[in-house]
Amino acid sequence: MKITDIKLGRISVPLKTPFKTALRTVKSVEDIIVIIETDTGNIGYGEAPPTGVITGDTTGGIIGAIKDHIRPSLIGMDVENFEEIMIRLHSSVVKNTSAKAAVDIALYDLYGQMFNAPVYKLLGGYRKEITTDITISVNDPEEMERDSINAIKLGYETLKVKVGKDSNLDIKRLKAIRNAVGKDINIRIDANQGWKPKEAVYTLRKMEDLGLDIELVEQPVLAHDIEGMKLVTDNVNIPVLVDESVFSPRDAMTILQNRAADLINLKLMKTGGVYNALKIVSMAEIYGVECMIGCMLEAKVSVTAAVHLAAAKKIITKIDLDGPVLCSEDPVTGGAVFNNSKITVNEGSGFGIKDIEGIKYI
Ligand SMILES: C[C@H](N)C(=O)N[C@@H](CCC(=O)O)C(=O)O
Ligand SMILES: [Mg+2]
Repeated sequence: MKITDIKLGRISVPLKTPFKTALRTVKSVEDIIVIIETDTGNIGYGEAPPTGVITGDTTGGIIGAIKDHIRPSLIGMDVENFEEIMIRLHSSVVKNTSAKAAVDIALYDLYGQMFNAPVYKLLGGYRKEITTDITISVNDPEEMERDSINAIKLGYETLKVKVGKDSNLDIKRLKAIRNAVGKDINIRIDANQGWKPKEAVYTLRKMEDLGLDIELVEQPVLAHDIEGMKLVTDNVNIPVLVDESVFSPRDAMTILQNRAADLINLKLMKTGGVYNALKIVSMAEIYGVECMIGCMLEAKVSVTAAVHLAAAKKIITKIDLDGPVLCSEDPVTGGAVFNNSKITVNEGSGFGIKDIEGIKYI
């Protein structure tokens, strides 16, 4: 199965409501689609979002990295030579993890097709169904309370509440939400780097004292502040999960060796795809550190790849793959099946993606 071409396109999907975090506000998913063609007629699909504030990757950057660096080094290669393809992909350009992820996903799609098997089975096949949380955007407490109640009405049992814009107001936000949803709903919070280390310790201890029952806190401090992350981890009882601090397997090793966090959030757009995410999974298994699998604002192609990884691996115990359900429409035929919080893998070969509507080819 030889790679004959790598084509690029764009999709635009409006969100149901604006997505707001301490880092940004977004109204639509604006992603790059990768289509890898082969001499057997098999097609592999990939996707990447330009999440500049987190990955540094912009639309132009993703297109340039693939067109000028990745594409020329992969054309003509045989998908059977998978390890060599992955080495070339990751050495063709440094950083640019979203561009690499989009191509890696399309290659794993082809890899599964080559064995006529769904990717999750090739990676471990631990389960077929997973349950995602849903994001509650950071707004005033009343609006977040309403959004939380609406999410519960749809059957979500875990809320991922965005905080990090004002720690005193964050405490009010969480009080309002816990009061409204009762004690049986699982609440995790994500500060998206918004707090200073001591502010994080103060705020989280206050939440503990108030009995707000927070499952975990995600990325309380700046991405590069590993010492600050460790200070928080060592001084609060709420488990700390790193997100923006871990892109590469090397980043994960630093966190694990320093015990700077309790949990790791894997995202294909940070690792550069499934190949490197698997390395972090193995490290986490060795250290006995559970992982979350997350996504950026992504549609169903790339999130389906994350679903397969989560379905394959037992150490991935927390799921934040709500990108497709935040979208007002689904342009993708095939792939994982999203029924609000319940996500099921499609048993088709590869990632089971059949078609993507509305691609504007570049
Ligand atoms: C969409 C997901 N629930 C999420 O919150 N992902 C990111 C932010 C993604 C973005 O800004 O596109 C996270 O910080 O966990
Ligand atoms: Mg996060």
